[in-house]
Amino acid sequence: MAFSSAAHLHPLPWTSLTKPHYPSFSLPNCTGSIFCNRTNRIFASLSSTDVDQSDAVTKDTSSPLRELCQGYVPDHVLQRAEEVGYRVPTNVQNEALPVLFSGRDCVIHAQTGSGKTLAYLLLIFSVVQAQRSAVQALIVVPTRELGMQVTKVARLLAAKSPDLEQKSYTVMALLDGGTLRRHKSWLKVEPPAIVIATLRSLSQMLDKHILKLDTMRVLVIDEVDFMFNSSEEVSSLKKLLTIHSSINNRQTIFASASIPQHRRFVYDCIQQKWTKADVVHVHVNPVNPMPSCLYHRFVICGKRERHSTLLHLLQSDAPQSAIIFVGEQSEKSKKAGNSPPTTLLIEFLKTSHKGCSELVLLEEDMNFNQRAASLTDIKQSEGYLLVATDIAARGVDLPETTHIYNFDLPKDAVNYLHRAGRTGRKPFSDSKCYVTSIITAEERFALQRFENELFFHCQELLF
Ligand SMILES: Nc1ncnc2c1ncn2[C@@H]1O[C@H](COP(=O)(O)OP(=O)(O)OP(=O)(O)O)[C@@H](O)[C@H]1O
Repeated sequence: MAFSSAAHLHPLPWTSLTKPHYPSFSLPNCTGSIFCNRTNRIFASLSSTDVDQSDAVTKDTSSPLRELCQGYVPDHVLQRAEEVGYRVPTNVQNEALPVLFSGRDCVIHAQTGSGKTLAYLLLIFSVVQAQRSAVQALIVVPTRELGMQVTKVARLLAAKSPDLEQKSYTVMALLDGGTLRRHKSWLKVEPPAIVIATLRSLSQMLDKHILKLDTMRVLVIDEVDFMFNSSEEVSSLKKLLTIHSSINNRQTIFASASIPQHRRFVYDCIQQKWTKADVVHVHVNPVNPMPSCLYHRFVICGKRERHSTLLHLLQSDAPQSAIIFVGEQSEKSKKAGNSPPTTLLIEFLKTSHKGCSELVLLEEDMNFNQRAASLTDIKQSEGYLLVATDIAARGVDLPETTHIYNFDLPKDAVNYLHRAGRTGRKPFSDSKCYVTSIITAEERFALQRFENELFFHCQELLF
């Protein structure tokens, strides 16, 4: 088994316990024996009564994903999944779905772009009833962008086939920047079956008693480590997990590609009663936390040469679609009235770069409409160069991206992993994707530390 190598670097935002305790092979209150398999899964063994096999009688083997879900997920949802192109389960879906269908709480911990979203959505479709007008599943996401993406996939799967009489699943996106007035009346008149929400919008609805969670059967917290690390969100998150709903009435799923000190996190989940005691940690490919199709490179240059180095890289790589990550502007620079580094870079590329890809900007300081417009531009373009801050580092799924450039080095290994994970997002493709960091000689040490923590090798490019 491999455990988080970044353990010493990260505080434990999810716990207020002062005495660390690391359970080895027995978790307190767990039922059954604990064992690990090749995916480094830690779980209490399932007894035959844990999994309801009564429904799984007819097997249509037309696709392996259907075979895995047959008897749990309604046929028309599986049909939609196949139409969208989901026919073969990814590793994480293979590992997590049997656990999820057994009713266990679960921490899904797997590489970026490995298909965690589809895994928890299929569970939700196996549980919620379309004809019931009540909130039965809640997915909490950190950003509007990720929320829009999850909503899109949920609605694709929920879409009613024209020859089916039955009511379709209703999916509500309750996201920051949306018009909450319309949502209020929707929630009052006919509550949707599935709600996808950012914590701030969700808290508003809960505090005003417009949204009630007493009928909720599945609670998903996506990008869980990010949520617990956000000082603005953590108290609302803990309130949601402990006060607004009871663990006994819901199945709780946490998902992320990075869960620092994951064993401690699982322990705290049980101690704090965020999950039931037999929660399962599905950890796929722990020794290779980034997709293996990623090829990591770095270029050393002086601080003032970064623009010309990036230009050189863009000319030699000629990427059709790439993301260029730029660090956030410091408060000091903002106060001095300087232009943000993202804007300066876009201006530079507009005048110097001769490629035909569309130049697009995505950063926190843009309003929600501008952010949505940027993502629409990307999706409609033949190729793009997205200049972005770390707002684009989590959850954004742009499968056409083949190159990532770290114009500024990310602040830690977890951020490197999520930035790098914006490429290599075609689960069954062999194509190589590139992550290139432009660094100064002094930053080589920091990059080396990321390599050690994330078990990858970065090759130097010499111009
Ligand atoms: N079974 C499947 N077959 C084909 N494509 C899939 C399958 N499952 C997921 N995908 C595709 O893989 C891509 C990544 O999936 P997803 O966004 O769920 O990854 P993730 O694990 O949540 O990544 P991240 O941690 O970066 O958010 C998406 O474009 C999705 O459509």
